[in-house]
Amino acid sequence: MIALENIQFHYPHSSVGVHDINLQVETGEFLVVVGASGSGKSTLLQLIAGFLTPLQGRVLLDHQDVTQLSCGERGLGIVLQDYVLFNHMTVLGNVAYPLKVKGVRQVERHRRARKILHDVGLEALEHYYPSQLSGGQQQRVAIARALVFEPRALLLDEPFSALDASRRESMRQELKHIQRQFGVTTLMITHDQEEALMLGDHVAVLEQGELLQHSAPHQLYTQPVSEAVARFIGRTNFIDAQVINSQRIQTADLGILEVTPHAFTVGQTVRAMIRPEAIIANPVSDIVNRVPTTLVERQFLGAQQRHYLLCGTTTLSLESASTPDHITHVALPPTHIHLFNR
Ligand SMILES: Nc1ncnc2c1ncn2[C@@H]1O[C@H](COP(=O)(O)OP(=O)(O)OP(=O)(O)O)[C@@H](O)[C@H]1O
Repeated sequence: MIALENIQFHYPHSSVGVHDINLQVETGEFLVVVGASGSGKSTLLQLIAGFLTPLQGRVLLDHQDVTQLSCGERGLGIVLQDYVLFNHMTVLGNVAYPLKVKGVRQVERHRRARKILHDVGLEALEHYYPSQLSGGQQQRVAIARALVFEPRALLLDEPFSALDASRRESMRQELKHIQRQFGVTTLMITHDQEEALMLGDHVAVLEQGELLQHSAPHQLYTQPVSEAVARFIGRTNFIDAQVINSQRIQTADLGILEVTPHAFTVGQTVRAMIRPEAIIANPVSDIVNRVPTTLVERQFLGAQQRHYLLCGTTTLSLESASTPDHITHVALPPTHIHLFNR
């Protein structure tokens, strides 16, 4: 288990860092921390790894306070962006290296390295050198090396950034499989929200050093707690509106919309959000929140089509698997409309 308690850190002569972070990764859980470039992801990872020390707060591993321990004393497996394999060592030598540092005898360290290479499907490559491996294979070696000494937790810093798109996709699946197989508590950082949703049991969204939301992927997508999270995770339509009462809002171009009961005050200006796939094309005539529209553009996305629709001066994007020739009306189901402060 990894626990961060009230972690505060900023770089010298700067206010930039991470602010009052409280976060827990349960034993065996896969947590992905996602955020834009400069949001503080690497800083957070380095605080957990022990490369940086927080100015306030505590880092706990399995309930032990490790805040003042060095990286080597924390017993963590770490995989960085550029893997840093030793080019003069074979795959077996690379994977066995952490055990050598710990003083494990050669016969035993090779036995354990071979076991882990077998577990990650690399046993046939043990005599290869890193330069003879593909990017994906090198990444698997780096993961095997991080796991060989049975770390208390695994930390991964953008591990797929050096891979091309197709290899990244297969490595994601492979990492998820390895993580489940070993049951190792894992924290990974990435700027890629699709990767975060796909891999994480939970996902934490970081912005300007602050934790905006920490939820299961589905909840993050369907119930973002703020406009910032909704903008960062997935595609979204935003519509400005004014609250009429606890179940209705007034919009400029879509008229009055029914919404689920909320606690905003009457007259308050809010921002309504609805995901593109939640909007219904050509709904039956007696449905709530039915609005006339004009189709202005259609984009082919493979399994889905994206339609750009004009309602007055408001453009909505609608995604669906079907491709109607004409879209004359859309419906915005109240349960899919979320309201945020403006
Ligand atoms: N050594 C440093 N000294 C001063 N400021 C730093 C230092 N390292 C990072 N920063 C600043 O801290 C902020 C957070 O950086 P960090 O590297 O943690 O972000 P990130 O989310 O990992 O970004 P990226 O995805 O681009 O790697 C940035 O504004 C960065 O410029």
